[in-house]
Amino acid sequence: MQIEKIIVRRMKMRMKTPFTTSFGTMIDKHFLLLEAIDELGNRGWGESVAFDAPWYTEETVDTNFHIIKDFLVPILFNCHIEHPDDVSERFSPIRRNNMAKAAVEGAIWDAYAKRNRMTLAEALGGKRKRIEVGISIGIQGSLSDLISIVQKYIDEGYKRIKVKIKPDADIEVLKQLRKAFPDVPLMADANSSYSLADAEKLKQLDSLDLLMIEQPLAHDDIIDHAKLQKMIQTPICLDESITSLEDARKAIEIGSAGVINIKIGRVGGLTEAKKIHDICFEHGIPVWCGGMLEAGVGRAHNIALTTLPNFILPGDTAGSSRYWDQDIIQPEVVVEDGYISVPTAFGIGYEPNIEMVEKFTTGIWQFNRNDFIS
Ligand SMILES: O=C(O)CCC(=O)C1=CC=C[C@@H](O)[C@@H]1C(=O)O
Ligand SMILES: [Mg+2]
Repeated sequence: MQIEKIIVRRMKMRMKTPFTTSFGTMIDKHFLLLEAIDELGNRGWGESVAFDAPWYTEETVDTNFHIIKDFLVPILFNCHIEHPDDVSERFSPIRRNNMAKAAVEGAIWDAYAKRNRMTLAEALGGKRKRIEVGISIGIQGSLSDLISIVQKYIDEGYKRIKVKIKPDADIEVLKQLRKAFPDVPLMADANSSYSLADAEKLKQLDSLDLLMIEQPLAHDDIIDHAKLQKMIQTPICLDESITSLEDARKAIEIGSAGVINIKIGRVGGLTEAKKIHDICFEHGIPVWCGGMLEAGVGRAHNIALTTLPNFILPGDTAGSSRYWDQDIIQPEVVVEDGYISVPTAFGIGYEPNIEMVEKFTTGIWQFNRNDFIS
């Protein structure tokens, strides 16, 4: 398989409701949308999940653009690909920049699956026909707003509720939520806002029957998480700390996590995501698929990944209508009774809605192999 052309679009989409975390509020989602076209004309789509500011990881939309244009595209045009697994190998001389790599690799996985007339889920080895999903709720203005929004999503069928916590809004909020929803599978994401000095406070979570606490400690830590996991019963789920198979191996070895959240962009692509899935499976660590407020293309990749067997816990892959008035794919992603049906069309299984893609495009760049071969 030879990639002949890459099209990169810079996109801006207004979120239906702003998403607030301890870092700030996102009103518009900025991202890159990629198309990779092979020598037979198969078109694969990928989405970069980096945000416009480096608060979740060090990458941004603009650093992704720089890395893709100046490093990844030239590498790609100068190599032959037998299988998408080759891509991460070719990109390995470039340190980190995982979201940039994942966006390109994702487009190639889609083109590869289409070329071989299979779904992306099949290409990855996934078997599930539908995936169970939960929802991640941003920080709300008041407890009553939070309770009513949780109720709304439970009514829509979501199987698991994730809320954000931070040091000045945590135990009491969760206690009230637990009181309002005694039986709901509930978890909290701290996005690294605590340190080991908060262990006594975090122990209080144990009485709330949470599914897990996500990334309580530093974004690049596994040592303190292992210490904390010995002090609390609530399973720790690592998100930011796991950027590669090696990170997962070490975290499992020292007992830093009972659960791992796999985000394709954070770990550098579907090939690495699958490897992390596999090592977790071998060690009895359940995984789930995290979200980055993706538009339809990124969401489709998450759905395909979630068909693998160790995605036991509901992920953050909600329906398109939770984020957008209109998504960039057709049909849109729909959640029914807490499940998304895995699409059966080849590749990512959803068609880009070109009218919407064009509507949200703020810049477009085209790279042709002929201009790059050395
Ligand atoms: O895509 C979704 O719906 C999940 C969004 C979500 O919870 C997150 C996205 C990005 C950064 C964080 O705020 C958070 C997370 O850490 O998982
Ligand atoms: Mg998280």
